Amino acid sequence: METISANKSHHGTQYVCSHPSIATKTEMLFSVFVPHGDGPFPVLWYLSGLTCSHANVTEKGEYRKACAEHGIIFVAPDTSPRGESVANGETYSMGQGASFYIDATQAPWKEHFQMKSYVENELPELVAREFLMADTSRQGITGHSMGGHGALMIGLRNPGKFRSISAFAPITSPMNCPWGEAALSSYLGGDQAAWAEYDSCELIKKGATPDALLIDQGLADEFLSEQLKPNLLEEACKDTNINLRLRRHEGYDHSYYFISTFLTDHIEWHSKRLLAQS
Ligand SMILES: N[C@@H](CCC(=O)N[C@@H](CSC=O)C(=O)NCC(=O)O)C(=O)O
Repeated sequence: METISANKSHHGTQYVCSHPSIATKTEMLFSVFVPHGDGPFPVLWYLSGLTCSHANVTEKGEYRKACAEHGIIFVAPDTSPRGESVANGETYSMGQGASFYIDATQAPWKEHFQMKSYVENELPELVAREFLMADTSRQGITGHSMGGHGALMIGLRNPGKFRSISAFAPITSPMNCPWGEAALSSYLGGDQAAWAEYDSCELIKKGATPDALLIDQGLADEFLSEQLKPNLLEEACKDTNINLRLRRHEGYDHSYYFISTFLTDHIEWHSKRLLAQS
């Protein structure tokens, strides 16, 4: 691993790092905020949305003060493999910057687009090795939009790894929205059973039972009714008695102005669960 930058901020250090990934077979960038002190500190993962890299939340998320106060390490991976030799799509919702956190099975994507494995296994193992104050036995996961889908999906699939799950304006059911349908059919082919393994509502219907979920959604979000559909998650959780706290906020859109307003609430929510004695 190479440290690209390290900046002292809010009684911690904000790092940007790079490493050669085995899963994606590319060089991958990620950012990590580490509170000062010996730890051990639990880890909160933040998965970003379409068109983003690690940089969007790092520069606009305003999470460092709360993470330093609560003693939480905050890691933001990139949203896909990148590079000239990596397949790409023709729109911003396919290809580089738009992995949907899937392990692709179809050409030309499967060579590098193995982001589920990268986020579930490879990057947590690297963080545990390189940041000795990180306690990866206590991890939470959150994210925005496509990254909100990623956080819900990876969190629901891995209850033993992620103790707490939240999201901002997530794509709740990629099988039932234009962005998701295009991505799932390209990355996984036509088999709807394979799609369902990456659909949070389907995972809940099939028996995933998180202790609780926290979702924030702006009501002035331009993607709300066509792509995000929080009502689908609401119905799935109601049918299965999952404790969903879905907060709808008048006037907030899809931007980082919205995310940065409520990210401190999410850090507090995760901190209660990650710092609790188990
Ligand atoms: N108008 C944007 C469209 C892409 C966009 O809105 N991306 C969102 C995530 S959408 C769902 O995954 C985002 O977070 N953008 C980055 C930001 O810093 O706001 C475009 O054309 O780029």
